[in-house]
Order: sequence, then structure tokens, then C-alpha cells
Amino acid sequence: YDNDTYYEDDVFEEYFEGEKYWDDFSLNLCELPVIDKTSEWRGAVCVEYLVNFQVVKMEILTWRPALVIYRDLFTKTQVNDYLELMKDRDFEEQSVVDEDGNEFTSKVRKANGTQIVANDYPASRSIFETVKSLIPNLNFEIAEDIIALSYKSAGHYAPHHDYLVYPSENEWDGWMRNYGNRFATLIMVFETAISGGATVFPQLGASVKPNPGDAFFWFNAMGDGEQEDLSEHGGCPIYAGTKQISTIWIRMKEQPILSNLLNSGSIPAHYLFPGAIRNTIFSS
Ligand SMILES: O=C(O)CCC(=O)C(=O)O
Ligand SMILES: [Fe+2]
Repeated sequence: YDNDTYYEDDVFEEYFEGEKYWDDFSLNLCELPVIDKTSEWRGAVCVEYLVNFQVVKMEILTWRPALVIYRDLFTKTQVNDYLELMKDRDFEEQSVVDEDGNEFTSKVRKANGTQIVANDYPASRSIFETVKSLIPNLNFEIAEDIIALSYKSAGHYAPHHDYLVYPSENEWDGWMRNYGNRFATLIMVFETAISGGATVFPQLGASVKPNPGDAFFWFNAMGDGEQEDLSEHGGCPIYAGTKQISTIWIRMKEQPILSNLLNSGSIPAHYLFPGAIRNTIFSS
């Protein structure tokens, strides 16, 4: 496969319309995981442990704030069933809402999306059950519906924060009032693009392109509930193939991690470990 064809500016500029929302540093970082070698990075740590008698394989890419990959979180059957479900759904071009509440399609993001109530279908219920059972330190009951995103060639999502910013409390929606801001993001991977389509974290110097069945996670907030500035991330441009991911945003309310924290700054990765392991490794 000749990647170089897709990097020729003249070929690519024709259909990648969002380039002005990207800087060169981030776009270059996007190309880091041409093949997924994140586990071989200097400083990356892999841990394996059992939760509910099931193996959890976790890769820590950055410790503070945490950016982690859960490998093989889902079985092949779960991935295939979920992709089947996606085929039958109506994906709509994603719009963006401006300060006045007007929706418009923007070059900031080019992707098709659909919202899925996990409980409505066996395939989505199954993946949601797995997430809840294998990542027990997070309260996934206080989460928005799943957002499925599908990117085709030239699709992208320029770097942004998931943490919501409102001009004033008057603009808060029901989610914000009742459950607080977007505490953390879990992205579940179902299909990876042939070329391009990593998720880049410019301020962490990291770029991830995990395999179908993997998921990755980070905190959008710090211990004090304010925005984690370092959580900025973007969906890198797709050069070939299709990328299918789904996002779960968990909200701040009743997150046990927040009550266990020792300080108000960036939240470190070891708070994601089961208590017994955390105590063994970090007790000295
Ligand atoms: O496409 C990606 O890799 C990132 C998606 C994303 O940032 C989002 O849905 O908020
Ligand atoms: Fe995002």
C-alpha cells in the first residue's frame, strides 16, 4: 500500500476542506501510528489484571492526565454485531451549534453520526455491559447516550475539548444542570481506516489508532472539576477506508474517582486500576 500518494498536497487538498482548522504539528503527529505501535512507545506501560474473572489489558500512554487504551475490550462477535447494527442506522452529517444555538455543518468536523440508546438493541447493550463490568471505577450509569461516528475519506474532526463551555449558567441544558460537565470520554473502536484516522492529542504529544475491539479513555476534567486543558484531541483526516468509532461521555456526578482524589490537578492513570492493585503498586 502506497501511503505517499495520499500525502501529496495537491491530491489531498482537493477534498480535505478542514485544513485551516489544523496546525502542522498536530497533522504531523497524526501520522505517527501508521501501524499501531503505541505499546512499543518509550514510557508506555502495559498492565493486565482480572475484573469479574475477565482479563483487562490496559496500556498507559500518559500517566497524568491519564490517556489509556483498553485492548481487546470487546470480542470479535461483539464488534461484528455492532457493525451490523450500524449498517441499518441512518447516519446524518454532523452539525455544530454556534453561540446563538444555530446548527450548521462546519468544516471543523466532517463525519456522519447517529445516537444510540444502549438498551435499545442487543448489540449496543452488550458492549455497554462489557464497559460497565470491565471498567468499574467509572460510573457509566451517569453517561450520555452512545454517539456512533462514521468517517469516510477526507473526514476529520479538528482538535477540540469535549468539556462543555457555556457563556453563562442560563444556557445550561438539563444534562449540565443535573449531572455536571463531561468528566471523561471513552472511545470504542469498531473499524479503522486503511490510511489516516488516528486520534491525536497535540498537548500530550500522543496519537492513537487502536484496533477494532479496543477502546481508549481520558479525563476532560481535573480533580477540581475544571477543564483539563491537556485533553485537547482531534480525529485525524482519513486518507483511505472508513473509520467507525463510538463515544461515551460520562458526566461528573457521582464519579467515585472524584471523591478518592488527593489533589485538584490532572487526574493520574492509576485511579483507573482496581483498588487492590492500586494499593500494591502505589503504597510505598
Ligand atoms: O474521531 C476521533 O478520533 C475523535 C472523536 C471526538 O473527538 C469526539 O467525538 O468528540
Ligand atoms: Fe472529542
